[in-house]
Amino acid sequence: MLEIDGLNVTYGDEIAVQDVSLRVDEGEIVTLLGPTGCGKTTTLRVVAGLVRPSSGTVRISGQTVNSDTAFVPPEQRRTGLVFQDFALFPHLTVAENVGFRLGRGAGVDHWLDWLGLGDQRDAYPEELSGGQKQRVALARCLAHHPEMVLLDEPLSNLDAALKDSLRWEIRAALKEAGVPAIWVTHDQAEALSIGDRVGVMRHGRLEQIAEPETCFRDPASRFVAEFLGEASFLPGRTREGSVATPIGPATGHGAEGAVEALVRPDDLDLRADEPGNGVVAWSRYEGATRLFAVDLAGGSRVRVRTNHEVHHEPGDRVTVTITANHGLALFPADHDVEELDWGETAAEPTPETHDGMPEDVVATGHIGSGG
Ligand SMILES: Nc1ncnc2c1ncn2[C@@H]1O[C@H](COP(=O)(O)OP(=O)(O)OP(=O)(O)O)[C@@H](O)[C@H]1O
Repeated sequence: MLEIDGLNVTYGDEIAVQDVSLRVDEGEIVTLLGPTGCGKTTTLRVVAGLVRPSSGTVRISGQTVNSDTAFVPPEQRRTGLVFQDFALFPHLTVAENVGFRLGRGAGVDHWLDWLGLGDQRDAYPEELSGGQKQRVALARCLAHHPEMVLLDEPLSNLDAALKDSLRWEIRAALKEAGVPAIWVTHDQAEALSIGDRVGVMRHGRLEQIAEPETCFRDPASRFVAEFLGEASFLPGRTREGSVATPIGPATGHGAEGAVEALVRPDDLDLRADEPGNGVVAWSRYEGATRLFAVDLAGGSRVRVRTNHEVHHEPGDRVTVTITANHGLALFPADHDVEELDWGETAAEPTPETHDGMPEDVVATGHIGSGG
């Protein structure tokens, strides 16, 4: 088990980690997610003993490894590290890499076989694919019976297809070992699918740490909502447990009064309709699905994901409906409740052209009849 309490790290004048407290239970995988420079790697390196914090305590399996008075050096922490660049010894075979300083102990064969490396035990790293190298690195880490595994972007040097399968293999191996792990990534899907809990960091702070479903559905802030992907916000006002929005009422929780309701593309549906409540701004074919951006009366823009067979062109009038069967997360809005006037009419076709490269998360441009 890992316990971090009140961790602060500075590099010169730069504050890299601010007041981070977190706990990783026995056998638990916590993914740390956040934009570049938010302090993920620094947090991991503190636990490994590679960076000394300015304040805070770190305990691994009950032993204080960092505090005002204690510092346990990296080699005595029994943490296993898995990096993106594999860090294998090129002149040692797979079995020698895994058994480095252990010899052919039971753990070596167990993890070689478990990770499907039995046939490669006498190969050298240069003969292996990236995925195999990362399996070797993980086998080496687990064969040493660490108290804690620390993974820093373990999949970022691998191609997309391999990333998806290997993430599940690594997760399964960590669960088999029953060892707690922190897994740093900047990939939202990876963090949400692999973590028993997900910690979202921003500017050195842990903005939220919770189960993946909770972070996704009930983000602690608009930042978390947006960072976890594809967030749109509907202006609304609450009344008696429900929220009125430009596209109809929904259940919601969180802020009250004038709010912004979080909707993601799979919370919505659309159909061709005149006059409808929105105008298609752009559509993007994704293979199995299609993603639409729709401008609504009142000036908000939402994204809607449908089956790939649904076709609408930019400028088409549509009706967007809320199909989510969970309550929407509501955030305080800076609009005035009384100013909300989305009326009965749909948005007018948006005048600007859309080049099919939408980067917006929330449209702010006003269109149509809304204020
Ligand atoms: N050795 C260092 N010396 C000075 N500043 C550093 C050092 N390492 C990190 N920083 C700074 O500390 C902050 C946090 O960096 P850190 O590497 O922990 O972020 P990160 O979230 O892991 O980012 P990334 O996803 O890019 O790896 C950044 O502003 C970074 O520039």
